[in-house]
Order: sequence, then structure tokens, then C-alpha cells
Amino acid sequence: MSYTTAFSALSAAAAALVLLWISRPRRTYGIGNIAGPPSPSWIFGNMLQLLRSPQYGECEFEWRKMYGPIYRIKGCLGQNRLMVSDPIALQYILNSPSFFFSTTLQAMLLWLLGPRSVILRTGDDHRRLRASLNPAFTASAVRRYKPVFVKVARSITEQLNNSGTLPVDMCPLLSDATLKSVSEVVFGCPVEDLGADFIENNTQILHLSSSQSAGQILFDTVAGRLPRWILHQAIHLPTKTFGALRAQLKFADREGWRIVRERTEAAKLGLETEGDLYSVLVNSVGSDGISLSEEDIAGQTSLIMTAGQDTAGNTLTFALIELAKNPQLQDSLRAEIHAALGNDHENIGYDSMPLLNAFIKEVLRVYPAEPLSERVASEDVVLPLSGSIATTAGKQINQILIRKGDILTIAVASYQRMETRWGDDANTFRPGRWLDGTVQRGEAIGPYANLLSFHGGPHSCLGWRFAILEIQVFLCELVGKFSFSLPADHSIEVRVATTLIPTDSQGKKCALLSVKHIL
Ligand code: HEM
Repeated sequence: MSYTTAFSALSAAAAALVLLWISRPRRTYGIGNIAGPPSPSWIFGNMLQLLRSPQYGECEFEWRKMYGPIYRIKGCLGQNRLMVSDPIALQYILNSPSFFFSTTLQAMLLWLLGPRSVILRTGDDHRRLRASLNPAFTASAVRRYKPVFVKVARSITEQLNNSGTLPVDMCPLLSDATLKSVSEVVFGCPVEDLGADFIENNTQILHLSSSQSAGQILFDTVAGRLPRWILHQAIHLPTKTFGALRAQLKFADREGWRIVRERTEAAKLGLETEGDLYSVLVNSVGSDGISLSEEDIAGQTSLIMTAGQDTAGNTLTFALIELAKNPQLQDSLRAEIHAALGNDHENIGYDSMPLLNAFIKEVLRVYPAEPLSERVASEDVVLPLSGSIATTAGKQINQILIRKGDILTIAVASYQRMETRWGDDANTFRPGRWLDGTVQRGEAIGPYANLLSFHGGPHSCLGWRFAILEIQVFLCELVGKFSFSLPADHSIEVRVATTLIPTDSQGKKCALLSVKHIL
């Protein structure tokens, strides 16, 4: 055999060995084999530790440190649940059609938001609708909504000016303000035009969703095991919660259709409309490449109200709480605002204010509106991981077999506290990390700053640019004109109900701050 032939034979054998090694059958482990914390009870598993700690994350952040970015916890009635904060696994779950909301969550979204809402649509139907809604949420579309944000921000200033010397609960104030923005920007009308009955019912829904009892947590598990058609009948139950849900959808339908009809009439008559989001959408019906019906527009009313109100309202409240805790940071931010703004929101370039934007990113990182989000596998899938994790038998694995029906939790808050990505002091609120190079780039998984506060993938938040501009405008107005501090005898806790909320020590949603006018 010549030297060349021997070399070729050896190379071919080596290549075959490499191929064999790459395609070797790998052992994949199911979620029952993944290590995790012991369960204190069969009925509730670890769920009360996860969802009802006096301070959100008390157990969860410890578990993440102990077991890594993927671990198993016990749900109610002996369920296995996978907690996921590994970026590669999160990216996979959020982009894969094999994962969707659990049956119970789908039913709740259906009751509250209605079947046409974009969040409940899937596959090509979702892609088409989302593409049609998108023109109203682009950077240039959102810039046009700025005057409304400025007007609403000034109305908060007026309320604070009239609030006297006692501490102010910022929660209802900012929740009402974000609803005003949504009403004016999206529906093109003052919030009062939506009707006192609708506003009152909406407030009741927010109130009901700001607490989570042990019974509700158990109900979610039991409900998920019922046949879908039985679960869907629960909306007719004569309870306060179901009554409010039924009313919400009825009011949203009434107002959504009223606004769409008015905008359509105006368009037919060739009248100028206000440039609100629904007008943009109504005017795009029938345009090339847009497959949007009037039903589709009216069908987003409850979703947009819910999605745009307390998500942004709570984010702003947490921002003011952090500033109240940290007077030095507050002074620096105010100095940046005064330098950029004077008293004029007209020409300000919010995106070129480094501390303001670092601060907003840090608030979204530490206080994600939806810190936990549940997904269920609709088929067997092998979940890739960015590193290896331990099984209960102490074996290291780098992928997990997810079986159809397995429940996963997208652990947004845990991901946003991973030291590898956000720095060794990831548990500390420090906006400077965004300016001094502490934050690592890594895989892009969310639409904004690699955060998952707006989630990622096809169902990521459609309104994230809207929310960022609104938060920028509100903060510049409020921090520019007032100083915020914590009243001496009041503590603020962070709990999770449907969203992350500030509460008093009794668990009631509340954020009392002392507010002083400084200009
Ligand atoms: C700080 C403020 C906000 C946060 C943190 C936030 C967060 C989120 C998250 C996490 C989702 C995904 C929900 C899920 O799949 O479970 C979502 C979806 C959505 N958000 Fe937001 N949101 C905010 C503000 C807004 C605003 C102001 C609007 C509209 C005016 C909006 C409209 C939507 C819509 C339409 C969806 C559904 C998208 C789809 O399923 O394709 N959001 N948001």
C-alpha cells in the first residue's frame, strides 16, 4: 500500500469514527429525573414556596443557585414541573411551536381576552394577524403617540400637586395613568368615553388579579385535568370572579366595535382621524399584504387594555420605589433629566439619555411584570441546554427529553439574575451595570436589551416600544418635578399574583411614597 493510499484510508476511518461519535445514541432524561428541591407537601408540592413567599423569589432564587438554571420542582398533586432559566433552552421554548399555554391558562385568557385576541392565535393565523397589527407598533408609529404620553404625564403631575402632604399610593395613580394612555393612544378617546361600567369592572378585575390564594393555585391544577369542554363551562359559574370576567368581555366587545365602526365611518367619509392606533389599523384594512378584518381589530380591545395597563403601571411604580430607596441615584437621574429636558418634552431625545435608559433596563431586569410563565409541550421534544446539569442520580446531561403534556416554567426573573450574564452582583439593583460593561452580550433572546421582560419569539410583546417610550416620558416628567422617598413606618414587599406587584406587609397591593414638589 502506497503512503497516499494508507493516509486516505486512515483519514476515512477517522472521519467515520467522528461521524459515529457525533451520531451516537445519547441518553436523554425526562423531567422526573432532573434534580430539584424536596417537596414539603403532596397537595401543594413546592408551589406555595414559589408563588406565596412574602418576598417574591425567596425560595426560587436559592433553588437556582443550588440546582442551576434547570431544575425540577413539584407542582400540586405530585406533578413534575421544570423550572427553566437556561438561555438556550428558553430561546428554544419561546420559538418552538411545540410549547403553548396550559389548558387552564388558555381558558383564563379566553375568558378575559376573547378568542380573537392575538395572544391566543397560533401558527400561520397568528403570524398573519401579528404582521397586520405590527404597523401600529413600529418605532415611527410609536413616536407619533408621544404627545399623548406627555399629556397624561402632566395630568399625573397635577394630581400629585393636589395630593397634600400625606404619602401617596402610587399604584392606583400609575395604573389609571397607563389606562389613560392606552385609551387615548389606542382607541383615540378619553378613558371616560369607554363607560363608567367598563372602567369600574376593569378596576375590579385588576383587584381580583392582585392576590393569589392557595385555593386558586390548587384550582389551576385541578382545572387543567378536566376535559376542555367542562373547563370552558366554568365561565358560567355564579361567582364574583367569573361575573367580572363575563362583564369584561361584554364591555370590551361593546366598546371595541363602537370605536371600529366610528373609525370606519370616518374613513368612508374621508374625514381626518386622530392618528390613534385603531384608526391606523382600520385604515389598513384592505391594503396590500394586510389581512386584517374589523372583527380582528375589535377583538384586541380587552387584550390591549390588559396588556398595556398594569404591566407598565407596575414597572413605573417599582422604578419610583427604587429611586425612593436610593436618593443619590435619584439626584443623578434628575440632573440628567434637567440637563436634557429643561421644561420641554418637545425636542428631547430620550434614547440618548444614558442613565435614564440604564435605569429603565435595570427596573425591567429586576422587576419583570411576568416573572414566571407556564408552557406545556404539545409533543415529545428534546430540549437543548447551554451547559450540563445533574440528574437525580448525579449524572451530568446536556439535553432533556420533554414528553407531550410536560409542564415547563419560563423563569424570567431567575434568568434575569444569572451572574454569568448580568454580573456577580446580579441580585443587586444597580443601573451602572448597563454602562460599565458588566452586562454580557450572549444570545439575543428578547426584543429589548436581551431581557425577557417582554418575552421573546413570535409571541413576544407587541407593545414593547410603546411601553418604553411611555416609561421614558413619565419618568422624565415625574423625577424632573418631584422627589420621592420612603415613609418612615412603611415597608414595601414584592409579591407575585398574576404579575409582579408591590404590596404592604399584609399582602395588599400598595406602594406608599412621600412625594415633594421640587420645581
Ligand atoms: C412594561 C410594559 C409591558 C410589559 C413588561 C409587557 C410584557 C409582555 C409579555 C411578557 C408578553 C407575553 C405574554 C405571554 O406570552 O405570556 C406580552 C404580550 C403582549 N403585549 Fe405586552 N407588555 C408591556 C406593555 C404592553 C403595551 C403597552 C401593549 C400595547 C399597548 C402591549 C401589548 C401586548 C400584546 C398585544 C401582546 C400579545 C402578543 C402576541 O401574543 O403576539 N404590551 N407583553
